[in-house]
Amino acid sequence: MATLEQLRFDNTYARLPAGFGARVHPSPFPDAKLVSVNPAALKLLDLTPEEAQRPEFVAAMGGAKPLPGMEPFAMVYAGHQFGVYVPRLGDGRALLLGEVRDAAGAKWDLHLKGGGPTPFSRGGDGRAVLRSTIREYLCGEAMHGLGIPTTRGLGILGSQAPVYREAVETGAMLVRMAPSHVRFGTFEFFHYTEQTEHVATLADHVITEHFPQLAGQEGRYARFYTEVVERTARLIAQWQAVGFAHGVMNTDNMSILGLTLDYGPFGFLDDFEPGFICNHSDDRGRYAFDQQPRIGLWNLACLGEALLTLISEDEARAALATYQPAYNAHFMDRMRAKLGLRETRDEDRELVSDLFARMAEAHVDYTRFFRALGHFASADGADTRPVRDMFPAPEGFDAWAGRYRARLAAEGSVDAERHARMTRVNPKYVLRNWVAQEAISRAEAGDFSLVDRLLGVLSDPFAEHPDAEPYAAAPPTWGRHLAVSCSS
Ligand SMILES: Nc1ncnc2c1ncn2[C@@H]1O[C@H](COP(=O)(O)OP(=O)(O)OP(=O)(O)O)[C@@H](O)[C@H]1O
Ligand SMILES: [Mg+2]
Repeated sequence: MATLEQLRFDNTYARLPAGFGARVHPSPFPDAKLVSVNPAALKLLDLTPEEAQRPEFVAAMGGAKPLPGMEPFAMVYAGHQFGVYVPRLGDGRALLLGEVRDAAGAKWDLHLKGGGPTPFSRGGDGRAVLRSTIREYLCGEAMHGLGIPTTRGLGILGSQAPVYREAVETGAMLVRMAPSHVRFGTFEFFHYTEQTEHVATLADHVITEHFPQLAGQEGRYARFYTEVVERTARLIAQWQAVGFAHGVMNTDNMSILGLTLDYGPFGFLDDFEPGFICNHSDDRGRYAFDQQPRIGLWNLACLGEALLTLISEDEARAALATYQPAYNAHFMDRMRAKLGLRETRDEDRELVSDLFARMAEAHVDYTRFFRALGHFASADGADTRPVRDMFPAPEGFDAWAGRYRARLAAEGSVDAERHARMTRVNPKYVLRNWVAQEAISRAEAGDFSLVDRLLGVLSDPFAEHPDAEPYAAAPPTWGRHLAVSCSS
């Protein structure tokens, strides 16, 4: 266990040649205070919970008094936003405080989101509002709890400082952690500004730090790209299986490590709705739920383009060609697990697509359906309530249930054992928009207890949490189809 002062900083990114970003001074909130801290993330840094309660913690993380070894740095990047290339974005409101190397040698970016203007702010205020900070903080932990690669929140620093969006809101800062914040768009920036040597420097940096088995190897860039294709395919398969819509899959929000990055207007499905658009500003549905696998491929093609000074077109094409099969395989693995199937059979794809069609038609709650399906009694003629009751016209479900029953019988499935397995993969809790909204409303009134409670529940989403039962419910009327804007 370490104290704050004992954190070991190894700022590999800030030491790259000039051109990768800018040294910056964060702009602290004078009244910053720690309003929530994530014990699991503290542990990753070997910090005890007491360290977070010291005034030095807020001062260091909030930018007022950096720790020895911190070198606040804003990273430059570009990106395709809604299909359009924007040549220069960069950390306009986030910045890398420093990179912590833990005792085991693992490296953690400490990233401050909402830390004030940087040279990349493009006229923005460099701030983040409390509302979006809470959403990102909770969802990072929810995804981690679901076993999906993601950035993590270390804590939220609150303030009464006004931040002007559509309405006046209060500002907040999120201290975020990830092994790296390099994005597809970081490569695009150097490629399109024709800084070819920096494309190679960046690729070698990422390889050395995160794909060390490829370092110095012949053909490493093509293998690196292939690995990013694989990780992205797996990530998006995980999103689809859990019913997560990211909302802003611009290439500047695509992590080179295949992490879920930048929680903005995201949403988990309530009712199963394939074309669900969670981002209020996405009027054409480019980032609709069912478009995500296709957009993942599109974004990878952008990355491939940006690597063409390091790999050949044939290599890029060959790597990209692995996306769809990898995605399909990962997705079907996850769906089989959700259905409690152990064997792989040809008819599985159809079993899944038939189910989805019926769920969409009946507007069935996605998370609740799979959780309940664990209890499905598979004997011939058995009573299939309560799953059946989720369908307003249960005949549709009965037809599918017949196929499912036959499929289970074919592999000799045993209900009790299947139920136990399904409970471990079908979460009871996801961060529903209406639940996030409750936590936000209370926090805006000064009460962060629900934020803390949800953090605990969501980090263990497969368990029963009797005191949090209401948060596993489908949305109440006010919480259906909450519009979430990009403004954050
Ligand atoms: N309030 C703001 N002030 C300055 N720049 C901003 C602001 N909001 C967004 N930006 C910049 O606009 C671009 C797109 O924003 P986006 O919402 O995707 O990222 P972000 O949420 O700020 O950060 P990240 O991707 O690190 O989670 C980024 O370059 C971001 O830094
Ligand atoms: Mg972003």
